Amino acid sequence: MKRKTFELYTALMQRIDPLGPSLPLYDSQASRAIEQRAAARLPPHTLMERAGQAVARLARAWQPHARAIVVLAGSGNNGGDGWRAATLLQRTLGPLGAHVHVWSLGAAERQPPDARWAREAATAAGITHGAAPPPWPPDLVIDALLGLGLSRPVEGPWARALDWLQHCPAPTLCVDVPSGLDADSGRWWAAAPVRPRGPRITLALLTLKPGLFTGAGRAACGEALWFDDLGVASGADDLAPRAWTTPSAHWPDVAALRAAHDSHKGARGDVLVLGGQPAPAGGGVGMTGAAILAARAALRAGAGRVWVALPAAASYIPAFDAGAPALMLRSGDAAFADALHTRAVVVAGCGGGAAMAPWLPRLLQEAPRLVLDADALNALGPVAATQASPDTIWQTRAQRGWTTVLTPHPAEAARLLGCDTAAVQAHRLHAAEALAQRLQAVVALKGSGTVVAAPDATPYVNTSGDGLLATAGTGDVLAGLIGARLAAETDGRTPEMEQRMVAEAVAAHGALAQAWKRAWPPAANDLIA
Ligand SMILES: NC(=O)C1=CN([C@@H]2O[C@H](COP(=O)(O)OP(=O)(O)OC[C@H]3O[C@@H](n4cnc5c(N)ncnc54)[C@H](O)[C@@H]3O)[C@@H](O)[C@H]2O)[C@@H](O)CC1
Ligand SMILES: Nc1ncnc2c1ncn2[C@@H]1O[C@H](COP(=O)(O)OP(=O)(O)O)[C@@H](O)[C@H]1O
Repeated sequence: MKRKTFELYTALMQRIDPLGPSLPLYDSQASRAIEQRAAARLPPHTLMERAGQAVARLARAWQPHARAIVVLAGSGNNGGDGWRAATLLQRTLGPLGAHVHVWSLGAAERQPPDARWAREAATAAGITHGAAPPPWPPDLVIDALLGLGLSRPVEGPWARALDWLQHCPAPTLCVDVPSGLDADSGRWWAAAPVRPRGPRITLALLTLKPGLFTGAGRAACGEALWFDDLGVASGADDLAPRAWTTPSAHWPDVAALRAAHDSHKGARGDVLVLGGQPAPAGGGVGMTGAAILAARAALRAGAGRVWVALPAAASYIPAFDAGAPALMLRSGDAAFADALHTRAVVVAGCGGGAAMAPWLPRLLQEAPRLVLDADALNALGPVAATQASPDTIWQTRAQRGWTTVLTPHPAEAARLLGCDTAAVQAHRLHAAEALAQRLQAVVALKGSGTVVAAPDATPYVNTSGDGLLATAGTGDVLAGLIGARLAAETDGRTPEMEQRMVAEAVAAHGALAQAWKRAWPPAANDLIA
């Protein structure tokens, strides 16, 4: 298709840019409220007509040569969108020899009014339909089985339809939400993730939902997520978004650092990384590299001075890091003796192993700006068990206006919450919020669509990054970036600013993966080389 025609077809919609500006995300409850308010002021069926048009336009823009089209339509309004798109596609492509078949599931008599209207119009227009796929192989599939309305496991004929989708090699356009995915949480209700063999894109309608961005959402949506607000600017509504996507990664700002002619290294912020157990001969498990990665990342992101304090005797401290000689290496005892932890942003835990536990009480009581990662998180449980009132320390830190950031991956979050990893992944937004509230801290729950939560605040969901980050050490890099981001801000801080700074660092971390252009995947250190 010519570029101009593509642009014409997609003019009213937006391709979501993972590095783009912050956007509001609405859960299914708010989406329904927005829909009802809009429907009340528009002529009947307007939203479904617009939805059908949007789907048909994107289908033609994306697969202009498709002539054998199957629409899987469920019994709700998601199916209604599919029926409407089928009619519009048959109308425009029929004269060109195209054939559109609707594979319809669910009882027609239980359809909501809009969907019934769309189905009746389709059957009146002579669209072929049935409770099975057509005998011919499609060259385009439109998935309009289940959208917002899914809130229970997918079984029976619905599960069989998803299984068919799974094995279908044709390009698939998912309407609003990939069928089987929970729009609010990004978990699958289908028995297994639907990972089709063919290319796949998703067109969100009316609102962007959080489940499209976190957990299984990113992978489920396929190679591109499009959005059509159906002419209803949901942002103008007074309904609170469930979350925001992360702000674009405008940090680190090299131009601003250049322009600061009156700056000096002390003004750029200090970071102290505590972690990195030495090799077994030194009494550790050999994870010095993790602390080095965090420290190099902090340096790379513009921190003025970065120290690495290792839990080892002085004789086991390397003289310097040949890859980043600007790092200052010392023992943990030396760092504490200098009271460095009270002045610098402390990034604790990366590769710290069991050595973190003895340091942790002191850090919690004395370090005003603290990022807890990996083994520092693992040590929290045992340390809390020794305290008479474990929650007091978090409240005290918050009352003093001190900064606490936690960066758990889902298994670490599960340990802290006393549940299993699957439970965290099934409710990522809730899990991050629960931890943030309990520990009065900013929490970055890592994984696809990292959630950045803070007490009594709307969370961010990160849109940048991809599967290239699924390699050891990238979490250490993130911890270092967060440390540098916090250290760069020397003026007054509010809890909102802190949450936003962590979100910016998370977005910048993901952007590193997206900027990777070589044929071979990066190791964690390559991302900050
Ligand atoms: N609210 C909005 O944002 C708008 C909604 N529209 C479309 O309408 C959709 C929402 O419509 P609905 O609320 O009717 O919801 P859905 O069409 O997603 O699903 C509801 C239907 O599916 C059935 N169902 C749910 N879970 C099932 C399961 N596990 N197995 C079998 N059947 C199951 C329900 O019993 C019901 O019949 C959106 O996703 C979108 O496609 C658009 O038309 C316009 C605006
Ligand atoms: N599939 C993925 N998509 C996006 N980000 C990912 C993915 N896998 C991992 N990441 C990111 O990579 C980092 C991994 O951190 P972590 O699990 O702590 O690893 P490590 O401890 O080895 O450094 C996190 O920032 C996480 O969000």
